[in-house]
This record gives sequence, structure tokens and C-alpha cells, in this order.
Amino acid sequence: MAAPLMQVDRISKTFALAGGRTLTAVSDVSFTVEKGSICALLGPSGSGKSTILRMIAGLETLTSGTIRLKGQEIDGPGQDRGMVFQAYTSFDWLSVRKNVEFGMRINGVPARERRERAEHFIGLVGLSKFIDSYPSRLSGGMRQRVAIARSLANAPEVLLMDEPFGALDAETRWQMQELMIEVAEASATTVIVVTHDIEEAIFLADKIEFLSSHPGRLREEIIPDFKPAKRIRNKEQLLELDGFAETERKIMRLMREEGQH
Ligand SMILES: Nc1ncnc2c1ncn2[C@@H]1O[C@H](COP(=O)(O)OP(=O)(O)OP(=O)(O)O)[C@@H](O)[C@H]1O
Repeated sequence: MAAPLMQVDRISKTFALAGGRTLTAVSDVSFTVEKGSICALLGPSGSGKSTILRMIAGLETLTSGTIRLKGQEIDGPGQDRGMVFQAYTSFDWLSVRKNVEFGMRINGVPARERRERAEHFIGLVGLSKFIDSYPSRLSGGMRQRVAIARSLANAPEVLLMDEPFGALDAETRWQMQELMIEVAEASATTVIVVTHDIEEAIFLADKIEFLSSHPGRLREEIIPDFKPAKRIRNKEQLLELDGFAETERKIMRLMREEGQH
């Protein structure tokens, strides 16, 4: 079997607090992410999900352990990892097209290729009609689609998403989840997504890393193998599948136990 795209090996993170105190946010966490797969980091508030994602992004140092991408140890941010945050991070003074071209421009991608790639990914997230609009005129969901297109246009090895749909209303949220499945399929992108929404994790992920609270340890790895090999694109189809309710119940139990700690 091919080596996984990413190997997270026994990572820990201890923050130094004021007064000489310390806080261990992540303790001895290991998992792998296979190429083309979607991996969800799920767990209660404070279980270290964002800290793990930030370490993978190279935005946070590791206290111990290693993270390898294609066998190479990560030691800082890099173009091989694209990040989408919960807050909309588009540039309001640039059009959708210019927003998506921005990273490529910095990376020295020639103008024509930039244009073609921007158009491709804007189309993929369903915003072709709004290519010359400004983000401030768009809804929250549409702005998040701009952020996704912008990250994908830089051709990252892995897309890192921190609660990407957390700020959206319920209806937009599930539409974005469906869009994400479509985008991941069409672009064969590997995705690591942080969420505390159980249904979102089950719908999106091929593998769920469930973290315990304080300090964040890997409590259980859940493979929702009741889902068909070809990803389902409609959320209602997921709800109808045998195995969904059982998986949801199991994760709710884990959440409740962790909440009581
Ligand atoms: N820079 C920092 N300095 C000190 N403590 C931090 C820092 N960043 C995170 N923490 C602490 O680490 C723990 C884990 O935080 P983290 O944001 O990774 O959890 P999370 O699972 O993503 O939570 P949530 O779902 O609420 O976003 C928390 O107790 C948090 O207060």
C-alpha cells in the first residue's frame, strides 16, 4: 500500500502561560491522512482540534512529535498546505477573480495561467456569475466559497479547514457541505477539516479522529464505513443509510462522556 500523504506522529503541544504555568492542549496524538481523502478532527470545545490544524499548517510549533507531508517533516508554513478559516478572509477591495488570483500572483504564476486557474476554481465553487463582483456584496456562504477557490487555486497538497462553515446559517451550511464533497471529488483534493458538528463530520469524512478534552488526546478513530465507496452528494441520502444513526449515536456518547470530564 502507498505511504499516506500525511503522517502525524505522536505530536504534543504545551503552551507557556503567564506566571510560569503551562497548559497541555494536545498530548501524544498520531494519525495518518491518505491522499485524496477527507479527514475530520472532531471533539468537544478545547480538545485541541484547532491547535493540531495550526501545527499541521506550520503556524504553531510542536512541543514534541513530528508531522510529515509526503515524507518531509513540516517546519513552518508552506504553499503545499492551503488554509480556510471560519471567518471570511477575502480581500473586500478586490474582485472575486482578483481574490482567487492573489496567491498565484504572489507565487509568480504567469498571468494567463492565473486567469485560467482562477476561472476554473471559481466555476467549481459555483461563482462564475459573480467573478467580477466584490466580496462585500456577497453572502457569507458565497464569500466562504471564494476562500475555498482561492486556496485550491494554489494547488495545495492538502486543504486545511478550521470550522469553515461554523459561521453560516443551517441551510447554507449543508449546501456548503455538499459543495465540499463535489469540490473534493472534482479536484481530488486531500482535506483535513476541524469541526464539532457530528453530522458534518460523518457526512464529509472518510476518517474521523475523535479527540478527548483537556488535554486533547486521540480518543478514537472512527471510519464511517457504512458509506458507499463513491461519496454521496446529497445529505438526505446519508441520513437514510443503514449505519448512520448508529455512528451518530456512538459519537454523541463519546461527546457526552468527554463533556462530563
Ligand atoms: N496560543 C495559546 N496560548 C495558550 N493556550 C492556548 C493557545 N491556543 C490554544 N490554547 C488552549 O489550548 C486548548 C485547546 O484549544 P483549541 O482551540 O485547539 O481547541 P479546539 O478543540 O479547537 O476548541 P474549539 O472547538 O472551542 O475551537 C484550549 O484550552 C485553549 O485555551
